[in-house]
Amino acid sequence: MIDRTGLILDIFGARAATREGVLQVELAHLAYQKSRLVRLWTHLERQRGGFGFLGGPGETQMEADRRMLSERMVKLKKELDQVRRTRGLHRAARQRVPFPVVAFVGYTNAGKSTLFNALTGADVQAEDQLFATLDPTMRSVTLPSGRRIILSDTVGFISDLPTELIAAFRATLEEVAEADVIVHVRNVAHPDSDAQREDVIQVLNNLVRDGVLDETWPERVVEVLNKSDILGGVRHVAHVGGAVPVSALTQEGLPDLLSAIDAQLTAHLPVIHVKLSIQDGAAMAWLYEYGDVIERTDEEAVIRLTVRLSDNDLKRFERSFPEYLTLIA
Ligand SMILES: Nc1nc2c(ncn2[C@@H]2O[C@H](COP(=O)(O)OP(=O)(O)OP(=O)(O)O)[C@@H](O)[C@H]2O)c(=O)[nH]1
Ligand SMILES: [Mg+2]
Repeated sequence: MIDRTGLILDIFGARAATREGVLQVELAHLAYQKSRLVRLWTHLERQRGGFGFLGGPGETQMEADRRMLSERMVKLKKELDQVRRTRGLHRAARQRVPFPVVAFVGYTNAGKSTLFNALTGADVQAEDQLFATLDPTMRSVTLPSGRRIILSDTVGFISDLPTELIAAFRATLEEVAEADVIVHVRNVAHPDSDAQREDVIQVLNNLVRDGVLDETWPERVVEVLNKSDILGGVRHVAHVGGAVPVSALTQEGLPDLLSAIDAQLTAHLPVIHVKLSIQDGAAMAWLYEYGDVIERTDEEAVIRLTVRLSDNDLKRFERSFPEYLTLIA
């Protein structure tokens, strides 16, 4: 007898591409077997009309089976810890390079990997199969503003993810939690598109509940309506609230998507007000070079600038020009 969880685990097992993915799937498999073992033995006991396990003939065999599974799980967890530590080091190294991370999320088969490939020129496995991607994959991309970002492709979500599998998604979820922008890729041509959207939002909200994801995540989302080509092109796709219709296949709408990511990234950067005198050429030149000057007012001997800066550039400005008291808007 094979149920939904078992089936999904089998698909996962066949797809896992990295050491971590393989270990996670095997661990989930063992946890699943262990839970079924108890049910199986309980069932046999009932059939025999026995009362519980105590003293029953199945007791030793079941306990032996469970112990074997537990020992294997302990070994796997150790190995997984080791792999994760290494990955943590990689991530720490990446964080020293101050590129914002943009993570793709979305229902399985929505076209995340296809879109990722179209934007990065990479060759991530994209297939018309569920769970084609089981591990996050990263690439650097330059946005229209010249800002560089790291794009992260992830495994797709599905409805009612079995609890055994939540842990198997940990790697992907951690990437999403740390992302500066979350790009929610939707298959706008799917008949259940709206329900799929709700499912993805539900999964993310569960992460908030579990303390993995910050509750402000909706402020960091760019919604993408992929597969617009099936509906006749982006012009034919109704979109509200800043959602960006695209086709990863024909590449229509991709420049708009990059601009939307750009805008989302800068939307949360600090905005400062600086008051300069006309002699302060160096400070002014610096702000024009490293920041986005949003507004400027010239009075007689005073220039007021409203500037958007990255956190790092703001610190650099304050270090280089400590005499200017800046007001953060
Ligand atoms: N018509 C059309 N098909 C697309 C488009 N984008 C992706 N597809 C197809 O949709 C299928 C799934 O694409 P993937 O990129 O593997 O989907 P995914 O979201 O990465 O799936 P998982 O990794 O399983 O979560 C493939 O057959 C793609 O060719 C698109 O814009 N238009
Ligand atoms: Mg994929």
